[in-house]
Amino acid sequence: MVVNQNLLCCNTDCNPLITGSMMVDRELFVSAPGKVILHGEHAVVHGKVALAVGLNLRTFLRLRPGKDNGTVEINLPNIGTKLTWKISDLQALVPSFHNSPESKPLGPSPEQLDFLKTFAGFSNGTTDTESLAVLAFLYLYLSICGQALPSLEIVVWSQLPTGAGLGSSAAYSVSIAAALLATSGKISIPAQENIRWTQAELTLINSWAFQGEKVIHGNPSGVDNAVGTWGGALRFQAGEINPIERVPVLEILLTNTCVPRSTKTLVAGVKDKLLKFPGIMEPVLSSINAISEECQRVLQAGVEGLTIEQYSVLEELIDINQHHLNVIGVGHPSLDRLCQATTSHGLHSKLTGAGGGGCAITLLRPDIEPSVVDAVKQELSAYGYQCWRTSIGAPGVSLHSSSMLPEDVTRSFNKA
Ligand SMILES: Nc1ncnc2c1ncn2[C@@H]1O[C@H](COP(=O)(O)OP(=O)(O)OP(=O)(O)O)[C@@H](O)[C@H]1O
Ligand SMILES: C[C@@](O)(CCO)CC(=O)[O-]
Ligand SMILES: [Mg+2]
Repeated sequence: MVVNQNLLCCNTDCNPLITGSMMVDRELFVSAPGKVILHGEHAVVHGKVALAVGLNLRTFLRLRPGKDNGTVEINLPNIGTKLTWKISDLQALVPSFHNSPESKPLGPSPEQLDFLKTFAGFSNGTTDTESLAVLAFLYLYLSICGQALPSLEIVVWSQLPTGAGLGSSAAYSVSIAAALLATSGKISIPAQENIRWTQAELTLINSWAFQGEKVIHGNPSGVDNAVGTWGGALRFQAGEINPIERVPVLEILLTNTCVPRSTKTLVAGVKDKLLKFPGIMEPVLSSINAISEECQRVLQAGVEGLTIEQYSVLEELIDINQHHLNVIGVGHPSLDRLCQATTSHGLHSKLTGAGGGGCAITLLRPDIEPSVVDAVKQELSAYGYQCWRTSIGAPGVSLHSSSMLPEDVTRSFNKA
């Protein structure tokens, strides 16, 4: 399957279990996974290939009809935000936002964003965590539901660290887009948890989530929202999404340096460098592209299980790419420390996502002694980093019933 994220699919092959109504009168639970970029971060913004996989840490959303039928409430416990607006006030904004159902989702214009900032009381130029999350929500709500604004109460809670390179913004945008499209009748509400949305519906969710990412990132490539939507393993280039059907099992150590950073700022920094030194930076991005190609070739040659030689190639690719990412200006001393610590135990690491702090991945060969992993984890924890051992590839955006939600999610929703 090849999908172009810029194409909007109409609701023609929707699941027959569609409710058809503009509003649901029951709770809706949606989740979307975070992602790990194996190779190609930043280069993918400039048309190069990225390889990315779904992560088994997810963002969960609960949507309920509004309490008094006249308000919209957004509750974001991860960042301590809870805001309520009157539908009658929001209604006045609709003419500036609503796209007809047949039209392509349009990216947010600077005027629309200024308009929303003023409405929400954020001063122009603010790019903090709360304002970006709220603006992305309002943008999607007004654009998707503009025909008939529903009264809603939404809670979004995530297992993902926010702003750490694991695609939290994309998982946030994907789950909001899916819930709003479902509640406004633009995609189906499958009656059972194990029934997935159709390809056309996923394409629609993805294209709206991409607009949400634009609010948060400025100039996203679209790779993060594609993984949030489809999950699994993807090859992504210039908006073209190619699922990689079979990938060998890969174990990684995922480490959060806990150094905060903004994807938007880092992406803008790379663009500046590229404009300033095109002859120097373009070959580096081309080399990152070649790394992604080589990594895909090795993974596909090793679907039945990678050989030791293939693992060695993957490790070398990780090392080379980490150097390239430093060259394009998205490294950080916390990441250097991490790479040095893992190298001293014979392991290979690179940053993942936008860099500048945030998260890194360390490849774990199957023959690695558990004591080595323990020693590495201990050393990294001593720096104040958080580590998880995980395997990659997780399902994309999903609908849940309340009884099937993980315990930590139910607890967080009950507290919210
Ligand atoms: N659970 C959440 N609740 C509220 N806002 C969120 C949540 N998850 C993400 N966000 C929004 O996304 C922003 C983080 O996005 P950013 O792109 O900088 O980091 P990331 O997506 O975690 O990393 P990367 O893009 O490198 O993978 C936050 O500042 C916030 O606005
Ligand atoms: C840094 C970047 O390449 C990945 C962020 O997860 C940005 C993007 O692709 O939009
Ligand atoms: Mg992001």
